[in-house]
Amino acid sequence: MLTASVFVNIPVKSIAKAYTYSVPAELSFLEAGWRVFVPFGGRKVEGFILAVADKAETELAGIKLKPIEAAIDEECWFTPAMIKAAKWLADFYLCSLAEMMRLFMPGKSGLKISVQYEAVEEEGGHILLQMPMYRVVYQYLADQGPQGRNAIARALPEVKEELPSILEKLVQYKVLRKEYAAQKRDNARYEKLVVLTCQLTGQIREGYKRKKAQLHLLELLAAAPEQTLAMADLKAAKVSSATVRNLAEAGLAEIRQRRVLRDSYGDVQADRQRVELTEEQAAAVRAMEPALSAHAYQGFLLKGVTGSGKTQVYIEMAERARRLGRQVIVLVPEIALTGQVVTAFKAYFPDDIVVMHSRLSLAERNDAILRVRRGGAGIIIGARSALFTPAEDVGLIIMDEEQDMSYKQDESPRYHARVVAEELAHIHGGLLLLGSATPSLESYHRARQGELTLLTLTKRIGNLPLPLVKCVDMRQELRLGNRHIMSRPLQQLIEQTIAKRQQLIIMLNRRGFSTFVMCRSCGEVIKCKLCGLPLVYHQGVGGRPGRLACHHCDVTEPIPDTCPKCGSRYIKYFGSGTEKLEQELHQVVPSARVIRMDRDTTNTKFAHQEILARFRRQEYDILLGTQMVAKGHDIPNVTAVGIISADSSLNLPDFRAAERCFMLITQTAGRAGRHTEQGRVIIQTYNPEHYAVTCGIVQDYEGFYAQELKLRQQLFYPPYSRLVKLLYQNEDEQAARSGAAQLIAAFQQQFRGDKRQQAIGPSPAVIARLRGIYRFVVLIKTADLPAVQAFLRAQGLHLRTDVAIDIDPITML
Ligand SMILES: Nc1ncnc2c1ncn2[C@@H]1O[C@H](COP(=O)(O)OP(=O)(O)OP(=O)(O)O)[C@@H](O)[C@H]1O
Ligand SMILES: [Zn+2]
Ligand SMILES: [Zn+2]
Repeated sequence: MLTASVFVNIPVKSIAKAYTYSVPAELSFLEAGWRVFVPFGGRKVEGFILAVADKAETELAGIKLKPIEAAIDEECWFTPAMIKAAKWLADFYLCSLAEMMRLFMPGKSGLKISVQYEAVEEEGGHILLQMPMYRVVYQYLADQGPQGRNAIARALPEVKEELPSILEKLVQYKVLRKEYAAQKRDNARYEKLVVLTCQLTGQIREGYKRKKAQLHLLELLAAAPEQTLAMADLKAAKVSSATVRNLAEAGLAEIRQRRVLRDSYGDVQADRQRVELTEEQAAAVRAMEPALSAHAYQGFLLKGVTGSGKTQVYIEMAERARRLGRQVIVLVPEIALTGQVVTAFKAYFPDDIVVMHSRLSLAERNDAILRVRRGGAGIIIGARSALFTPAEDVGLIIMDEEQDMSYKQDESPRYHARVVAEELAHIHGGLLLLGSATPSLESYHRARQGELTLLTLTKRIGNLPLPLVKCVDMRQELRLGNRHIMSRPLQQLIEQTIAKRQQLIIMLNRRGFSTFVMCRSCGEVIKCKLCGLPLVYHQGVGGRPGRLACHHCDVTEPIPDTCPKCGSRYIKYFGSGTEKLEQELHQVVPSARVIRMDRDTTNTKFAHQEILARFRRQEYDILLGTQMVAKGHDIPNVTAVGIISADSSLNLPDFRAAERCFMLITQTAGRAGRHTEQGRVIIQTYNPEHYAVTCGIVQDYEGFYAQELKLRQQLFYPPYSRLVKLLYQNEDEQAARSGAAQLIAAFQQQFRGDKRQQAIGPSPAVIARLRGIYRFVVLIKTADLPAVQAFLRAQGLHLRTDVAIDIDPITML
């Protein structure tokens, strides 16, 4: 008998294992990778087939297997590579296989599950129904038959608020029954076609002499390729739908449907410029070429200063991969950057690209997947989720701005795109290409150790010098009486640049702003008296004033009114938003035309692209925004950049604070002066002496790297260790804390005396209490991650719902 081992798509840890089902004869074509409907716990759910086996009846004696009910798709969904990757990732990140497999399909489920409520008749006299609100809901369902919650809410607006709890109660007391209906999501788009189904003879023409409109359509169809026209095009040709219907009724034409695959970035067009590779670019390509045809994994790190033409190297490599018939994935860190990369690639591969990111609708993503599956496109560009596009033979995975934080998913499953990309490249026997002007310390360290092959581009295209960066000490500004967000030198730079009809980018670093308290007079940040880490601001609850807390030492103190160092009253400065800065810009430089790009102005699908396009067309002088304006943009007329509070991120209690600050300065400054003249940059800071700032100003990656690496070694932080963050959550504070403490005790027992296995905590999380749940953190530093993963599994942590496991956490908060 055919049996299948099926993983159900329910990410509940306690049931996270494969179940065996029988495969009915009519579904004997099923194999590993198909998505199917299976009965599970009285419901019909989605399952993934992991393996199919032919078992002897004797083997199954006494076991009663439920049969698979149906296949969800017309074809197998998961390729062997996808299953392999999902298994590896589930192991590595200690999460359930279902969670990982879900990543490989848009929308987390191939099914639309709808819940309907049905009145159970005999129970009409239940005591609950004496309450009017309960009665109303019951009566409505008894009259109307089964309905979904939204439909009930629409019909009975008077109970809307309480509806969820009413329904729950009624189900609990069996007055109502809950019914699950599962349906395949089908948001396919079809187009209507008109097809000529006869020979257009003289006789027919004669017969239609009087019916001008129909004859006209007959002629159009006869002349069309494959004698077929799209209904949509007929409107433009002034053919009415009645005319079409008449011909169809006469049997001369037919109306058919055809599936259309949406192409979300189909309108992007780009001209191809002839580009002669620079010597450095050519050398990089030459170094990688052999690996592509070798069909074996190899990893590269392309370190090229801002504006050195890394994108062109990506394109050349993609071209070579496509020539070998292999697929390419291009990752960009932010949706804001997809447009620019898509445009660059479109010039070379006009019809070979799909775009994948979370702002696209489910239907658009489904269509993109189908285009890749059917071989209609071989280059997938997008944010981290693009990695999970079903592709048969990925020859090349490019990760632009590989150091970027947004490559880490900050909700479960907490994967890092770099880890996934590397594993996929291994599985496919492909090439991994990490690119950046400021590689993460981890990647650069690996390159220096020989784990990645290092390629460098040291010069800007056209040999333009890197921008000239000046630093403004904001403490000095306050002393000179300037209480604005913007310093005088920055105001001057704005005026001068606009006078030359050139453009500026101004970046306001928001990171860290909401967490620390700083004195604007002397730059002092309030720190913990015990350990020296910046104290974290906690909002007051119920009218009580906020407090400052140390997350290492678990102590809190009130917020001071004056600076403990210099006595100034200019304390409690939590920074300001882009909106406020925009107002100030209008005051200070009234003639400047300002466009803002931040979370508020970019919540629609193409908002980023529109803002950037308008700025590029020079409808504005200044692009003002948060971190999202810092990276990757290549806008010719931008010759100046201003960075507000470049160093605010230095005050985060996070070992990567300096790295982020340095990278932000280097990246943002790198937007200026990429095409015609040397760029000018002003950095506003309270920490002009900090090495992250001094190295950032002269774009000295090596200098920064050397200093930072030393610190990391001393403190046993990555790249010398790997981290695992465990978040214990419980309604009971003591239970949360002691759970964490027990783990630490077990850890110390296991790794006794091993200095390279450390467990720190338990300490309260930055949000120490969320919706009534207490949260405690354990931080593990390890030189042997596999040993820690094994330990955590042995402790059963991967099955616990009250502990969130974060391998390689990206923030310490
Ligand atoms: N060989 C070349 N000849 C002429 N122009 C080139 C060449 N290679 C790249 N360019 C152009 O140089 C500019 C900068 O290139 P690109 O945007 O790829 O830099 P980058 O290295 O990605 O920089 P960043 O790290 O700042 O994103 C682009 O406008 C690009 O079209
Ligand atoms: Zn002070
Ligand atoms: Zn402390």
